[in-house]
Amino acid sequence: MTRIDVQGLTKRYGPDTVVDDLSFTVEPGQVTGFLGPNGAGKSTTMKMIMGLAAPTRGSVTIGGRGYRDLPVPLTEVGALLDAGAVHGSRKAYDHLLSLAVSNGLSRGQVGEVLARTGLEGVAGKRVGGFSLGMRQRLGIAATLLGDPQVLIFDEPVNGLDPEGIRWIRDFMRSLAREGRAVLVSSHLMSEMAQTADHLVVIGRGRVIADTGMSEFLQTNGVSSVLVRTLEPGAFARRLTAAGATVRDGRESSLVVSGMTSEDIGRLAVYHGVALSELAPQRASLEDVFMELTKDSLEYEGATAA
Ligand SMILES: Nc1ncnc2c1ncn2[C@@H]1O[C@H](COP(=O)(O)OP(=O)(O)OP(=O)(O)O)[C@@H](O)[C@H]1O
Repeated sequence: MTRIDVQGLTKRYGPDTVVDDLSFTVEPGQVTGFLGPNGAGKSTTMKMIMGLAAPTRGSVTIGGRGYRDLPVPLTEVGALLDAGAVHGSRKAYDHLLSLAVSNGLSRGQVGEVLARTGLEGVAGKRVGGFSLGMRQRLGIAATLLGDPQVLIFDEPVNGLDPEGIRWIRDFMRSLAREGRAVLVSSHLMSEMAQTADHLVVIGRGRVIADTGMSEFLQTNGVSSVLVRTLEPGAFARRLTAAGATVRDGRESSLVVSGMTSEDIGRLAVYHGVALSELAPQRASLEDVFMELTKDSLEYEGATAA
């Protein structure tokens, strides 16, 4: 089982510290979402994992070794950092074949990855005529040529239509189910919520959160419960007495926090109060993400201004 281990990773460009003492691991058998606003340092981190940028300090290992020490890197780690980086005049099959040959991999792998990414029918077509979604599939096919245990994708769904997004999401999940370690970056929380098992959130090059996805949703997702009853005043007093915080919602509903919907339901039964509505209110994930990263966004805004 191969994992990525990032330890105290730091990258400076001149006076700017773009990645700042970053430590996290990417475990096998799951999709790790790497989330942060634009400019947070995601791409720079991924480049350092792939040996394309040198850390100022700290280290990255893949299965215990640095990228440059891997004997045949493509068989250990596949990365899609920029799907546009293919000659438009090349045919899909030829592009993959040249990658396979130059890395000492078998030709048979080309057919296999074309089939796996649903590109068999266009293998003989020039990449220049490919849609963005097909280019992404081709980029993913290339990452799989060496059948690596570790996969890295930088913003793979950017610009794709809903069908393309869904395909990529399902594909990432199937790679993780096979026991591979999958690291995928995004600046969209909603996207990660449907794809990732684990979440590493960064802002201004630093880790803001490093947590299981379900844990993250539990802590940050549900902020209150909407309750509707014919006796709001009386039930509000019961709720307050039981330790909840209650405020008036729209159309004489109650907005309750500090108590789960199950406990509110039980309290209503205990006191014989009829409820016509009992609905957990999920703060939008995008709101949670904005809240988490607002310091780095303010910084970004100030820079842009
Ligand atoms: N080669 C470089 N020289 C100088 N600054 C750089 C270089 N590469 C990146 N940066 C700066 O580092 C910061 C982080 O960039 P990076 O691309 O890693 O962020 P990101 O989180 O991937 O964001 P995005 O999604 O916008 O690409 C940005 O402010 C960027 O301008």
